[in-house]
Amino acid sequence: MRRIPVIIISGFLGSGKTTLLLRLLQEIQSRQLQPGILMNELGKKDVDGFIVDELGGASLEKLLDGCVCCSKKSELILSLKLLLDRKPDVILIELTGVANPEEIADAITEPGLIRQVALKQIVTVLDAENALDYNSIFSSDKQLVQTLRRQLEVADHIIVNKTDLVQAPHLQKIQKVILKQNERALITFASHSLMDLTPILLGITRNSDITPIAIQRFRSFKTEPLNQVQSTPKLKENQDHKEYRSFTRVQTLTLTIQSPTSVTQEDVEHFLQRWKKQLLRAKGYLHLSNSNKTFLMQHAGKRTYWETSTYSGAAYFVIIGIELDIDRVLTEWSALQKEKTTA
Ligand SMILES: Nc1nc2c(ncn2[C@@H]2O[C@H](COP(=O)(O)OP(=O)(O)OP(=O)(O)O)[C@@H](O)[C@H]2O)c(=O)[nH]1
Repeated sequence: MRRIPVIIISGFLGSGKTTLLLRLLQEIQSRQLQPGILMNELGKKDVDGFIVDELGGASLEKLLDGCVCCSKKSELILSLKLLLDRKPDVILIELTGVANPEEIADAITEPGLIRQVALKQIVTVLDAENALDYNSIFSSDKQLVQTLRRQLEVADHIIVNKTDLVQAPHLQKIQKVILKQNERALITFASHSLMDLTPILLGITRNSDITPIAIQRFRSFKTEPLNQVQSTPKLKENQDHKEYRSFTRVQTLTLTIQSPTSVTQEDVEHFLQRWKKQLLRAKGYLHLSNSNKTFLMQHAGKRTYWETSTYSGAAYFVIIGIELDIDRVLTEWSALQKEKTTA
């Protein structure tokens, strides 16, 4: 039986995984191949899924509100089976930023899948501007530090992305750090994941039957899962607060925005700045007062990006942080909205 190649895309929050996924998707489609995509998000909201849906043409399965490497393992297997029913030529799995890719590699060797899929490559995307700071920023969360290390150690291909934001000596430092942890991986430097995709897609054709990568280098997770979810009790409900979960010590919450609003882009950016020490990522769709357009807001690595979007649903944004004072975030967001509504 032919085994469908699987490519795992890992990397910390905001490093550029979805950007790479979109590039791969376009390249795969231009080769007249059928991609199957599995996206996993920490929050309940599906910001990236909408971006991929917009591009169209791919079978897409989404796993929200949890990390496939721990709480969602059985759902991962089910989602892969659903994708396989649609006979893709290749499956791309984009993990959450706090997932350990070797656990997914482990999951796809389950008896129900091993004859149908073969792991072709683990690609890890690094944010060149911030990657060297992770150890100090996350010193209080050993589990996260270890996960980020494993993302590098088990990668077959490491893409040092966001090279537009740093100078050459900084890139050399990153390369040194990578080589200390993984001498085997191919290293590519890229901006906006613009790069030759051949090494990732090599050998993938309509009828490709690839040799899976050796999995001996992975640890076994059958008895002792590394990324066990710390099940944190739900906080009290609040009108601006729809969810709260913790993976390692990373927290996610969704903030809604009332419509019509007089909240501006600057207000949102100032609001995010208040939590800059704890904030890892923010993203969502916002209709703002000074424009009749909808914007995709992406805060990654201390920078906030805005772009127009065709999203037409209710406005919201997801905040991902570490040691966030959730109650304060919620209270201050409510206060900002009230102030803007009455102003
Ligand atoms: N300056 C710069 N920005 C980039 C680059 N690559 C991606 N971005 C931006 O960084 C933000 C995050 O990129 P994504 O591709 O969504 O990152 P991600 O790893 O999928 O994020 P999560 O799924 O939330 O972990 C987006 O606003 C991108 O447009 C790059 O090379 N340079």
